[in-house]
Amino acid sequence: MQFLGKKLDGICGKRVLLDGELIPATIKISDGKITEIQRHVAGENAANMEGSIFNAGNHVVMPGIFDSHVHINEPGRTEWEGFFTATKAALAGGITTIIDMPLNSIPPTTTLDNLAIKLDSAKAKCHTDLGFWGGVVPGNIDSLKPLINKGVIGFKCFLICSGVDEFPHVNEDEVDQALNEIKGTNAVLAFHAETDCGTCANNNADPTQYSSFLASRPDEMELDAIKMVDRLCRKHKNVRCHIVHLSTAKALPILSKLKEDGFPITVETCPHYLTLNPQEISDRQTQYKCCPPIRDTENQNKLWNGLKTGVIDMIVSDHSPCTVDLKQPGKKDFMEAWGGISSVQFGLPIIWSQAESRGFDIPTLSRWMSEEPARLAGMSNVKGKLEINYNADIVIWNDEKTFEVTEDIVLHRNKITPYKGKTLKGKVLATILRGQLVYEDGNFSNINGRLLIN
Ligand SMILES: NC(=O)NC(NC(N)=O)C(=O)[O-]
Ligand SMILES: [Zn+2]
Ligand SMILES: [Zn+2]
Repeated sequence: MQFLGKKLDGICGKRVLLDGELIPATIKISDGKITEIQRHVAGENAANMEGSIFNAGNHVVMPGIFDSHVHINEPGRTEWEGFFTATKAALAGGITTIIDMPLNSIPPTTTLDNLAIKLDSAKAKCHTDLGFWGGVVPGNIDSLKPLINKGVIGFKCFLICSGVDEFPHVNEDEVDQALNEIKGTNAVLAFHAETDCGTCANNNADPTQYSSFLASRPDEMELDAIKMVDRLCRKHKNVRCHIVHLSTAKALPILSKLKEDGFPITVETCPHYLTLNPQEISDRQTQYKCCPPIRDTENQNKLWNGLKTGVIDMIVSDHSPCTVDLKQPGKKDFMEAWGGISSVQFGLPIIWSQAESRGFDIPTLSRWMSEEPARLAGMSNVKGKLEINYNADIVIWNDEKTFEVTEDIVLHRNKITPYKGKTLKGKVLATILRGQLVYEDGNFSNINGRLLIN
């Protein structure tokens, strides 16, 4: 704990991720930025350098995780989650930057005034850097440019009910207008891609069984929505579009063709779609409920393949917590329970546990979890890679060590998570935010996250 809270002059180690390879190196840091990289310098020699040099030894040194999909819910639903707890959990999980979703907080981030309220409540509470999504809802078209000018990275919209009344969904016409409005900016429109195709309601199904919920949100709902995005993306050519939390692999051919044809579409999926499956969900285990839902193993294998081929660009948490009573209502009813999974603290080990056995390496994982989300957020010139002039945002972790997820180690506000009791591989040891060692071995230093806003 020699350096906790200190601004480091450098970090060295035998496995530092540089240019897609884990190699021995020393990184020098000044004013929070990487100023020099010495390759093939063994950690032992570098440890003799002057100043505060953190020696990571054999542990992995890579860019801090960048999570572009987190629902912090403050202000308004702070009992669900908050800036302090969400970012603290994130930091312990090796995340150095989070982008907050526009909904579930009250007010939602759909106007400049509402963003101001959010910024005010986030002040001095963030352990990580924090950027913001805006939202597109019916009637807020005039707010989009002002929000972009203030620095939101883009907008999320829903094509089906969002689950909260104050964030209504939009129709194809409204999306069309929004895409017109943001044309010529670098903002991205992100789609919750499910539509209500009217094929799925079965009021007789047993709501305590996961299969009833799954049957109520079939692949077709996602497919139908992604066909709409395909039409709009082709129409608006140069406007960036993004699919959040892709669950159905059936949409991969459409998305692959859009990319092949050169349209600026990006796609994310989440740890739960890649690692959990319906067979493990017993009756009433509503901690597994999310929208779109977790599908079967064959679908999951195809999602991994989508990552391999590059149709899916990135993995982000979609951490969307709520209070215990809403997540596990009295009857433990899947239809009533809040849809959203809590996992922001554990993304790296959840993914590493599976990625390694599927033959993926650490540089690939870092591309999915740091480089690509930073690019989505328009921050690929300062975050997501270890390069000169980049932020010294770094995670140091042990890729061999396993641990069990128990409630006492969960740092987000409400501890319900489907990962409870699971053994994961990959333990975060330390996190460095703009050159400062802010987390080490369960200990935190001062709060030093920045609000990424103009
Ligand atoms: N209102 C929400 O937070 N919804 C979220 N819920 C999920 N994914 O179950 C989401 O991202 O759509
Ligand atoms: Zn969504
Ligand atoms: Zn979400």
